[in-house]
Amino acid sequence: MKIEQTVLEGVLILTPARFGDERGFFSESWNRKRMEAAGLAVEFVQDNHSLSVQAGTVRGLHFQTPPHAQAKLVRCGRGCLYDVAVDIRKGSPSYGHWIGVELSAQNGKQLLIPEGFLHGFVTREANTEIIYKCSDYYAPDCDRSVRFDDPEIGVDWGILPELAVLSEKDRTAPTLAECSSPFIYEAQL
Ligand SMILES: Cc1cn([C@H]2C[C@H](O)[C@@H](COP(=O)(O)OP(=O)(O)O[C@H]3O[C@@H](C)C(=O)[C@@H](O)[C@H]3O)O2)c(=O)[nH]c1=O
Repeated sequence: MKIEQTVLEGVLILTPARFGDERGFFSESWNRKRMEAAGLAVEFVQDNHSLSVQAGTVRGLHFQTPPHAQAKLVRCGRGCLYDVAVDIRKGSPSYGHWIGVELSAQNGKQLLIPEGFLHGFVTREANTEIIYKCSDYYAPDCDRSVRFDDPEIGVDWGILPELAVLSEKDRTAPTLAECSSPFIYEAQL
């Protein structure tokens, strides 16, 4: 498994090995022991899978507040998407900064997003499927959405914002400034 650090501390790109043959490939998409050996001991309790029919579908930017904050390990099962994480840890030197990574069924890349980050994505192809592990259960009372086109965050989604396919919840979401972040930055020593 290849591990790449992004410019946001704790947000990692993981690329598991693929064993190709005449049938296709085999890959361990998650292996607890390997993750632990790499110092990435996250306890995942829920797997999510969603299909977005249209290219240009944006889901996000989402997070759950404590005590049900979630770390996520995200990958693309079909098609292609641009996955985004935004640091919302108060006091973090990169507070409000974002990164984006293209995850596709073809490139097999995964994005590990710790607690304290917003998560969202835009689909680059029709019928794109995303699959992700979460470190806590869905808790509707703690579920929050921040405007995907919050000008202070300034994510470049690669689409015209007015053409984004959105849920009602995401279309009417507040900005990050309107949605106080309960996460405190704890420096990794
Ligand atoms: C997130 C979630 C939703 N649901 C239900 C609630 C609702 O009826 C339906 C659709 O929910 P949403 O509109 O929130 O789905 P969606 O917009 O796909 O939300 C997801 O977006 C990505 C970016 C994330 O990071 C996830 O954590 C999650 O917030 O599914 C669950 O039952 N369990 C869950 O874990």
